[in-house]
Amino acid sequence: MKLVPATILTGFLGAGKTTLLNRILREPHGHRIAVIENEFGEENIDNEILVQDSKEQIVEMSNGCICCTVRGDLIVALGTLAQKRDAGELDFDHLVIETTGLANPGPVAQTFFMDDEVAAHFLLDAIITVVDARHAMHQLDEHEEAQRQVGFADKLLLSKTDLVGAEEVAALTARLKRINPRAPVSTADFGRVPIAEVLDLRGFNLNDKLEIDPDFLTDEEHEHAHADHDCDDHCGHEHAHHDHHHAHHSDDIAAFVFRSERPFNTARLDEFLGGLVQVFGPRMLRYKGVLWMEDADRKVLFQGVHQMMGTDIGAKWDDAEPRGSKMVFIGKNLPKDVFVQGLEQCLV
Ligand SMILES: Nc1nc2c(ncn2[C@@H]2O[C@H](COP(=O)(O)OP(=O)(O)OP(=O)(O)O)[C@@H](O)[C@H]2O)c(=O)[nH]1
Repeated sequence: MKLVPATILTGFLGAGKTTLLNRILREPHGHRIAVIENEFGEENIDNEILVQDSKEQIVEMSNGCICCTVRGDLIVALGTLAQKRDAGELDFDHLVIETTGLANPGPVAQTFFMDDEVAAHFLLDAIITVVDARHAMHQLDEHEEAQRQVGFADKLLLSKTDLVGAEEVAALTARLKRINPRAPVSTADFGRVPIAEVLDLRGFNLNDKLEIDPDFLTDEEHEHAHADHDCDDHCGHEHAHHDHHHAHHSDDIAAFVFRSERPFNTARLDEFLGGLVQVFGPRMLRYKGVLWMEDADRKVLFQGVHQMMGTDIGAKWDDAEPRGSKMVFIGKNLPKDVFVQGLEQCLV
């Protein structure tokens, strides 16, 4: 059987990966795409945000970061997809893996070369990195993960250029080209990019990656077989020191979840969240949630990056579905108690 081309979609927290993926899934390009979704934190909110259509096979992986603890799960997920395809149970001709915003794409890419079973079914097409034009300068200054995602890219897509001026875009593009002179840079506001610039690029060049990391193809399974601690809240900390491939996720970045089975009062929640981003916005790297609002028969999807917060109307609550809210906050040294107590005050 023909090898299935696989695209690794990466980019820092909130860069616009899911927005781009949604766009790819909606476009009438004739491809049948399987998706592997990986989220930092124990809740998968993207699943609510992602368009779901019976044609797509979406596999969620939200028990840790794909480049670290759940890399074994990635191999299993890829194996299962391949088996089902061979058996005629699934029909897809392309695979997209959306990594967490903190993932190092290196080990994810490595999986396609190191695992025989995976290599027998899939061909790594390209690593595409979405770069948030509004926040990337700061992210590149602060986070090694952001630099590494740019360094490993075969293609760089700039999102959110609608929020900044031409000079800022030019300065960012120049910096990206300095970090990674090989990857072409294009604009993809709200994921608007021709499909030919995303799928079937045949862009992955092993030699380039070996230049960045001469040990790219070194089998190191044995080295971190013991790195199986729970990474839900805090990924990459323990094993960072002994594994140069790993993401070295910043120790002070953590995720926490707020859940409630009571609805929110809209006015109180608006006021509280408004105040929260005023005070903690610079440290709030990413937040998102599915909310149950008082008197609403539809879910409210809420999400943001730093001070930029937005809401959308989601699907109708199913009668059989228990109503409730779940929110994930990813940030640097965020005071969880202040968030949780404040949110509780906003419940009806
Ligand atoms: N103004 C503007 N907003 C955008 C653009 N692309 C994405 N967004 C918004 O940015 C936020 C984050 O987008 P997502 O697509 O969820 O980002 P992500 O990279 O999947 O986020 P994580 O997986 O949580 O790291 C959402 O509120 C999007 O609507 C863009 O080009 N312009």
